[in-house]
Amino acid sequence: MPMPPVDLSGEANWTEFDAPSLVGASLRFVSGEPEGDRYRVRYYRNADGALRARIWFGPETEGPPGHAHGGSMAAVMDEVLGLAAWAAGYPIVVGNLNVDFRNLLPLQQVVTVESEILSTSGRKVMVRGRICKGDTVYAEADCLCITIPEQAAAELAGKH
Ligand SMILES: CCCCC/C=C\C/C=C\C/C=C\C/C=C\CCCC(=O)SCCNC(=O)CCNC(=O)[C@H](O)C(C)(C)COP(=O)(O)OP(=O)(O)OC[C@H]1O[C@@H](n2cnc3c(N)ncnc32)[C@H](O)[C@@H]1OP(=O)(O)O
Repeated sequence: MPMPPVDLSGEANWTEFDAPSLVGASLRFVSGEPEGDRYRVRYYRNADGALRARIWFGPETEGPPGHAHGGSMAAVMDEVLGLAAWAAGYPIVVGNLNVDFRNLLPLQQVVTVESEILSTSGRKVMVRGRICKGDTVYAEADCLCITIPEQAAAELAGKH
């Protein structure tokens, strides 16, 4: 039996962000089952245009009993921070992802992923993010994204 619906609504000044229209429908590992028992995700931009996500970690993301697997948090960081770079106009893949796990994340609650573009230099785009709820930070990450040629990005996207 699937879990009941969860409230993924954003804050008042956020606008919903349509990830598939930007990057295609390939992001199924994290975003592919909006009514499933793994993750449920909704993307937004905040008032400054930065990417935000509301994410529910379902029972299938379990690692330590009752809590999210570290890899499930890393997968979320990979997708959201990579997508944050795309949303800021950079066609990238993730070259390096460094995650600090700060607190055990209880399953079946909605948390927020915040992101910001820290810097760009040549092909490198540095993105930082955190998974949090209220004052509690569950994980923080630094993500080095590397731009790829527009042509390569278009070809990859065309394969989906
Ligand atoms: C999910 C599919 C993604 C495909 C994207 C393509 C387009 C399709 C359309 C939509 C995309 C969809 C969604 C986007 C949103 C999120 C998706 C999640 C993100 C991912 O999940 S994506 C999968 C995981 N990702 C990989 O599977 C990458 C495999 N890998 C490579 O494809 C190469 O490895 C690459 C391209 C990274 C670099 O290769 P390269 O030959 O082009 O460039 P090079 O090595 O010369 O590096 C240039 C400068 O970056 C520095 N540099 C590079 N890597 C570094 C590292 N790790 N640490 C420190 N510095 C590094 C160098 O030191 C040099 O720096 P400097 O210029 O200063 O010397």
